[in-house]
Amino acid sequence: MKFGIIRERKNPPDKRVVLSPSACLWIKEQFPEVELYVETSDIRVFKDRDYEEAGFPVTDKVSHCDILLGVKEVPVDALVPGKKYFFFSHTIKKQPYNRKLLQAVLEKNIELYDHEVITGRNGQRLVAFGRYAGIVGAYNGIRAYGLKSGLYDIPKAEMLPDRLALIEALEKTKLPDIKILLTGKGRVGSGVKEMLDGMGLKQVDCDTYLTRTFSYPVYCQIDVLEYNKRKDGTPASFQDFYENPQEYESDFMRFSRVTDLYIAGHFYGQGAPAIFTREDAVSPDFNIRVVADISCDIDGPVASTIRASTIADPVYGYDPQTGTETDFRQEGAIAVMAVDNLPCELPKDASEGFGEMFTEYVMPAFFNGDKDGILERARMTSKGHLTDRYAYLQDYVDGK
Ligand SMILES: NC(=O)c1ccc[n+]([C@@H]2O[C@H](COP(=O)([O-])OP(=O)(O)OC[C@H]3O[C@@H](n4cnc5c(N)ncnc54)[C@H](O)[C@@H]3O)[C@@H](O)[C@H]2O)c1
Repeated sequence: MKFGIIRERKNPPDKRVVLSPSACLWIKEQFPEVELYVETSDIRVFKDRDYEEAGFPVTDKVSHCDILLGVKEVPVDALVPGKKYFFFSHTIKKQPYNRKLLQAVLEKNIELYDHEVITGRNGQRLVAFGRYAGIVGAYNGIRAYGLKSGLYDIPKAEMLPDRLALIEALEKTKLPDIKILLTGKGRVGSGVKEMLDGMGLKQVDCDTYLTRTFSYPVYCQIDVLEYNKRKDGTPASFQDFYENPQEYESDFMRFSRVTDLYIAGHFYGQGAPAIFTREDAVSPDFNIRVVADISCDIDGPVASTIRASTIADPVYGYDPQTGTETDFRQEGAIAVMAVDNLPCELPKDASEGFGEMFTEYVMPAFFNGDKDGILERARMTSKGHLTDRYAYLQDYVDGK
């Protein structure tokens, strides 16, 4: 079985890759029958020579391979007909900007496996960059707090080599006695927590966070049942929240009253209440002055996220009085960090972590007859058609 690691072709350039040289070595060790080829690239975080030195051929083309592995969307004219492809296609929510891509995948008789829908039997995603978004997002949030307050200035994450260097920079930062709130306990939330713990911040529980003052910085990590409550006052549960989100309202203002920096790392489900609205943000009870919105739903549950920001220019200002963008340094403005491709700032660690997950969870499926259905569930197209699981995308493909 021949696997090809393709060159990333999207702009702005993405340095990440599905398999690092060490992941390739690990695969070769476990599955000696695998042949791995690497398409030459001068933007990838691992250089061509890193793969060559590990014993993997680097070539101009990998179109002789059966299975092609990439990270971002492959431009239509670069898709090789008849192949099996793995990449993030960003089509499962019918994203209009990728309709042509899915149409081309079908026309070219490609079997598309989307990383986003590679799941275990329980529906849990098996390969994702979320942890790295959390790691970089936490760093960027604390950096944004320094820029907003004028108290310190630390380098951009992309200027530092890896996660440990980010933690080192944070450890050297003298944070004032602020309160940091984190929503979300999934992959992103755990990545953020890893950084806050790594820099030595003290975590406190909800009640302590809401009622006590401290002579050092603290953080509190909350989930849906803390920042939402049932409208009718009856007891809430996770299952009830996921099934009946319309029965809930936000209970976030009690946190916004005491929070200085808010890091959003939750998933936002359709129909759930806004966490804070534009009206909430003008309330005298709203004290947050820096928001690091890793979840980054535009015009979504975090009202100050009116657009995504970029790695080049990561922080903008939100004026709560007018609901419009402003200079983040302006008095009264909320500084917003809403970069939507955070893992790209840490391409080496993100690629190594992703490769480990891919090697552990996906590679065995090629050799065990896909006994756990991992490939089957992720296969979006076959023989020019959408598979049953993805048939809901037919109207999108048809341009309706
Ligand atoms: N900015 C970036 O670069 C970047 C990168 C990766 C992920 N993200 C975003 O971060 C968010 C969180 O991703 P994750 O991988 O941590 O997700 P996850 O599924 O691992 O965790 C989800 C968290 O949100 C909570 N949640 C609230 N409502 C939920 C609902 N209706 N369904 C499921 N969970 C719900 C869960 O309890 C959990 O704490 C997503 O919106 C994702 O798109 C952003």
